[in-house]
Amino acid sequence: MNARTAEPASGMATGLVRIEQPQARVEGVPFQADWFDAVDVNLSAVERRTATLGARRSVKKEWQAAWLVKAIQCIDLTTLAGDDTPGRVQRLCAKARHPLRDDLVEALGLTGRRLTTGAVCVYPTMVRTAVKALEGSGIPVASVATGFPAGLTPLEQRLAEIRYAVGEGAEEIDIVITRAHALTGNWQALYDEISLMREACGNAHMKAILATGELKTLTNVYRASMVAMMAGSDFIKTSTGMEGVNATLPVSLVMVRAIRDFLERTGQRVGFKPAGGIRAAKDALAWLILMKEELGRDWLDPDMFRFGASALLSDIERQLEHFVTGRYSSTDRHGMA
Ligand SMILES: O=C[C@H](O)COP(=O)(O)O
Repeated sequence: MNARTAEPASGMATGLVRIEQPQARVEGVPFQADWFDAVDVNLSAVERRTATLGARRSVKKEWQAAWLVKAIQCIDLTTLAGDDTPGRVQRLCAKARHPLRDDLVEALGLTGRRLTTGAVCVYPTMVRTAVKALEGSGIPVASVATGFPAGLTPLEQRLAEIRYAVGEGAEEIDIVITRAHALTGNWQALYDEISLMREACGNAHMKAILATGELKTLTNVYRASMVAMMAGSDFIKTSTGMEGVNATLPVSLVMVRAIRDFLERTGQRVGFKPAGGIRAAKDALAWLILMKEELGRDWLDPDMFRFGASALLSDIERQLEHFVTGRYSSTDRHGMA
């Protein structure tokens, strides 16, 4: 198997190609309410479209293994817990550098290839530890900021938190939006706030977490997506992992359609990060299929697509072990941190 292209060992093309050029920053555009005002998302049409994704188009055997390797490369391996310690973050970073056991790497024909997760995602005070633990690996550290997960601290403090995380070495910042702006239809305020956050990020790439589980309607999800992109978000992200409902396929479909619309209007390519509750390898496959069908193969690359997940890698490793050996091991053999 070729880890760069995610082709099976046979060399048959899967259509999963890694882009070599780093993704250019999203510039954003001035606020324009008429780009989303008239949009009204049809819930049942969205549900019909997403219902087929996991079932109808499942990928099998070596193709599945290749897609799962691709999924690993797109994981923001995450720990966001009150009891995080430097030791836990260091262990997570070791896993990010070396996500699969050596015997599996060898059996998959990946020996000597670079295989890491897309990033490691932590709280701001853990950034320095993660940066040190990942030194020389080329794996970026992503930090949540802006009063994650609720985002209800004063704006100046939220902006200062971004600057702190960037100063500690974070190359990616996952901000949370003020849900109240979306819930009250104050889209201009949302745009202004995200623009300030984008500015505070400096050269760090910014992912805007919409906390879709708290936005009430898919129409709000579409509008918030569009506003976040107008304000210069490099990625839009579904959830913090702490809402009652986190990443779902219907919400993701609405967000990727917004990304498509924004691309058509501006020529700017925005990445997508579903996050929260994605724990099973088969779910990862459904999301990869969604990306390929809706946005094309350019969005099957860590520059344009990430899973925000703390436990997904364990199940992927377990499924790859099954692919290689024909047996399932217990989940505790694939610990994270
Ligand atoms: O951004 C990432 C999420 O917080 C991870 O959520 P999870 O622990 O449900 O995978």
